[in-house]
Amino acid sequence: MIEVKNLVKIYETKKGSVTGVDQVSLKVEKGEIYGIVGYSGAGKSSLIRCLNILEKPTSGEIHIDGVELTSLSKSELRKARLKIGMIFQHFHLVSAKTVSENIAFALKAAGLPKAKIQDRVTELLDMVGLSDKKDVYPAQLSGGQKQRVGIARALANNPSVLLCDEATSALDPSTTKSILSLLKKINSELGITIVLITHEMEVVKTICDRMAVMQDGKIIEEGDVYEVFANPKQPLTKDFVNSILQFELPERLLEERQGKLIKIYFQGEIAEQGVISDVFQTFKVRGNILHGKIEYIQDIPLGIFIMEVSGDQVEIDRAIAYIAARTKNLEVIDDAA
Ligand SMILES: Nc1ncnc2c1ncn2[C@@H]1O[C@H](COP(=O)(O)OP(=O)(O)OP(=O)(O)O)[C@@H](O)[C@H]1O
Repeated sequence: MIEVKNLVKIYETKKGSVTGVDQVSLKVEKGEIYGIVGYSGAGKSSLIRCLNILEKPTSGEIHIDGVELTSLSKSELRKARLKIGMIFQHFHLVSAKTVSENIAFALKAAGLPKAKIQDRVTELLDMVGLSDKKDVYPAQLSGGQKQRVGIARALANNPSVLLCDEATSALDPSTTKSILSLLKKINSELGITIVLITHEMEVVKTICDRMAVMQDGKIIEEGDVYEVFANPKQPLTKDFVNSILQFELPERLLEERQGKLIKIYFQGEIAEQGVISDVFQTFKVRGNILHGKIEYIQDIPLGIFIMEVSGDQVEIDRAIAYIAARTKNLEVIDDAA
C-alpha cells in the first residue's frame, strides 16, 4: 500500500521558489493501478519522482508497504528502492550494454549471485516477450521493445510497486496498447501495484482502477475511474473526460434542426437495454440520432447520444420524460420550437 501525506515539493531556482507539488495526500491500495492525469506543468513528474525519492520532498511523508521513505538513511533508502521499480518515457537504457546486460545490471546492483543472474534475465525477457533480443543493443530496438526492456529491468528485483513516468508518451497508439496490456498482465499476474502519470485519458481509461486529476501541484479530483468518467466534477476533469467522450456538432445541423435536441448519457447496464428503440415503439415521435458513442470503461458501458426528437409536442414531452426516467441523465440542449 502507498500512502502519501501532505507532500510538498518546492524547487529553489535563481528566479525564486517554484512549487511542483502542493500538499498532496493520497492512498493507493495494494494491487491497484492508479493513474494521475494532468496537463504539462501540473506537477505529475514531481509527484511520481518523490514517491521513490528520486526527487527529495520538501515536506510530507511517503509510506510504501509500511516504510516511511523520507526519513530513511541513504543505505536504507537504497534497500527500500529495490521494492519500487520505475519506467520512464525515454526508457533510460544504457546504450553500450546489450538488452541482457541492461537487465543484469539491476540484478548485480541488488547483489544477486552471479550464477542466478542469467536465469533471472531469461525469465524476465520471456515475461516481456523479448527472448529473441537478448544480445542486441538498444539502438537496434523499436520504442516499444525498448520500453519492454525498461519494464524487465524495473521488475528484476521483484518490486511490489511499479512507477510509470509517462511510459507510453513516446510511443505510437498501437505500441501504446501493447505496452498497456503488458502492464495490465504484470499487475494481474504478479499483483504489483502500479502508479502511472500521463496526460492522456485514453491511458487512464484503458488500464486504471482509480485516478486523480492534478492541477497547479494539487490533486483536484480523485476516484474510481468509471465514476470520474461518468460524473466529472471539476472543469478540468470535464475537459479530460470530454477528450474521450465529447464531440462538436456541425453548425449546419444545429441550424437545420426541427424538434428538440437532447443529449442522453447511458451508464452501466442501461446502455445495453435498447431505450431508444423502445421510445419509437411507444411514442409517436421521429428521432434522428446526430451523434452516438459508447465507451467501455472497466468493461462497463458509458454511452452518450445526441438526438433530435420531432413530432407532436405532447408526444415529444412524453418521450423525453420516458427517456429521462430510464436513463436518469438527460439534458435538453436546444428547443427549435
Ligand atoms: N528541476 C526543477 N527545477 C525548477 N522547477 C521545476 C523543476 N522540475 C519541475 N519544476 C516546476 O514544477 C512544476 C511542475 O512540473 P512537473 O514537471 O512536475 O509537471 P508535469 O505535470 O510532470 O509536466 P510535464 O508533463 O510537462 O513534465 C512546473 O512549474 C515546473 O516548471
